[in-house]
Amino acid sequence: MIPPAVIDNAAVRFDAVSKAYGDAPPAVASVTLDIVRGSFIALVGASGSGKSTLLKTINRLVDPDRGVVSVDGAAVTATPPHLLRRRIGYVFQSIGLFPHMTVAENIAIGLTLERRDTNGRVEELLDLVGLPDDFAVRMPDALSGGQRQRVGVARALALSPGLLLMDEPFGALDPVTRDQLGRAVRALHDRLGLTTIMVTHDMAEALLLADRVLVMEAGAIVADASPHDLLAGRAGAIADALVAIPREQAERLRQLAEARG
Ligand SMILES: Nc1ncnc2c1ncn2[C@@H]1O[C@H](COP(=O)(O)OP(=O)(O)OP(=O)(O)O)[C@@H](O)[C@H]1O
Repeated sequence: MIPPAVIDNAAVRFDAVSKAYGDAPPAVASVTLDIVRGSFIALVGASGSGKSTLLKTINRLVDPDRGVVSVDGAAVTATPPHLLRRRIGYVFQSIGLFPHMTVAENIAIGLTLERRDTNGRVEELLDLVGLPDDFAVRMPDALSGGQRQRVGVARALALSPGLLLMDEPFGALDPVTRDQLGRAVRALHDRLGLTTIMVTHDMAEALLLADRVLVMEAGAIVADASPHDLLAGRAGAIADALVAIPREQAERLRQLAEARG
């Protein structure tokens, strides 16, 4: 087998990274891969396959038992976690907005902790995620799920990180909002030149948004391919089975439309 190529402009590198919780089989089993700066990566796989654990080794919410995770060429363990996390945006399904703080205070929390000027920045970030300025004074419970998730994205981008990690960011949203927000995040990724890694259960979402799709099973990366190669059936049996689901749904809808027409 050809060894993985060393990529000079890797934003993230996993080198033989493993993690087990207690005596359970490893949640992540010797993962080695490079993520090129500027790419949009989708990490897909069945529930429990290790996606979140692998993602969290990047911002040190989880420390591996073995192996090294590097960001921009430096091992993540070389930087104290709170400093590392300032360079890495993180969005997760339950968002974690502080309910007693306004939208503006929630977005600015990282800036405030850094004693940076928040003037104008909150409006800029609201604009970036497509929310009107007057949302700044609202409380989180006065927002829809999709609007809350946009605030979560704004907060994650407040310190202008180069790297954005998203863990099932749209999992709790209705399909229309999910689709809109997915496109909005992809547009932001392109506009800001981010490196984005998104965990999702949804292969259709992965194929539509990502440049590269990684499929996990039992802690290992079992497929690593572009959406084009996945759709062409060139990424192996496990990936094929995941791609078959949205494909069969699309086909059934087409047949239904023809039958009714
Ligand atoms: N904090 C923890 N303590 C113990 N076991 C854990 C912990 N976090 C995850 N696990 C276990 O590790 C394995 C991988 O979990 P992980 O959350 O990484 O998978 P996942 O692919 O992200 O799953 P899902 O799609 O359901 O979120 C699972 O068996 C899970 O039960």
